[in-house]
Amino acid sequence: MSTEFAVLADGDAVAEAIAERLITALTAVQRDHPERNAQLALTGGRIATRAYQRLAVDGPGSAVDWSRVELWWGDERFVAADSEDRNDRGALESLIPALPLVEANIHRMPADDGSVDLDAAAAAYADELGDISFDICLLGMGPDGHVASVFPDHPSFQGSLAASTDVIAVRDSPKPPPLRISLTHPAINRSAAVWFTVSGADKADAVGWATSGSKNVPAGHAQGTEETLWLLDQEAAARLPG
Ligand SMILES: O=C(O)[C@H](O)[C@@H](O)[C@H](O)[C@H](O)COP(=O)(O)O
Repeated sequence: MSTEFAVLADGDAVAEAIAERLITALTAVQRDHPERNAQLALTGGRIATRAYQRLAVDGPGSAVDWSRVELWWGDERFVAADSEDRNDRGALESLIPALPLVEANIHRMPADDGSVDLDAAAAAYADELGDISFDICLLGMGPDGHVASVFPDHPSFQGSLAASTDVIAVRDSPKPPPLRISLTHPAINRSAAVWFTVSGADKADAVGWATSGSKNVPAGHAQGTEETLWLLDQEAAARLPG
């Protein structure tokens, strides 16, 4: 397993690099595994949303066969399907109009439509995922070192690390809204590649904690089986060890 750092000038350059690397990596997965679909887990957050906008421009003319790419999400806020708060909103608004994705390959996490409770929603997503592992799992990171909806100093952290399931229900999230659904560390760490997508000076401490282990944060426990890549801007990379 390799850990790589790519330090870009600013957030726009990080977004551009994510889009460019996704096209290259998905093309390679499709070349190496023609027998199956490529599996991509997306994240919410500002930097990833900018990357999806870029992908909407660069993706259509690329070598990727988008009809054979499946989209998943690392976490979701348990709100109505059409809520502005949904993590999947940015990706869907950019990618659906631009790319010839197949609807059955877009695996949104369940929404709070009043008919299903949070635990059932998490269990349903775990069932949908089955034994799939992601070729690439994108992870944003909060200034506290949270990834997906696994937060430090919060029951979700121990719950995720020790989980025997791929998806957990998260209550009382320190970041609103309180109810969330999240991949667990076992599911994230089954990914061939985990890519952290991080920009801004407020993330510099957490990048340092996660990469050095100097503080126990959820991001520090996430890694790919083949590759862990940190895509950072200069501000976020300020406290990288070495
Ligand atoms: O569910 C959420 O509340 C957010 O989506 C959050 O987890 C986000 O992914 C990170 O905080 C990084 O976001 P930024 O890239 O916008 O800083």
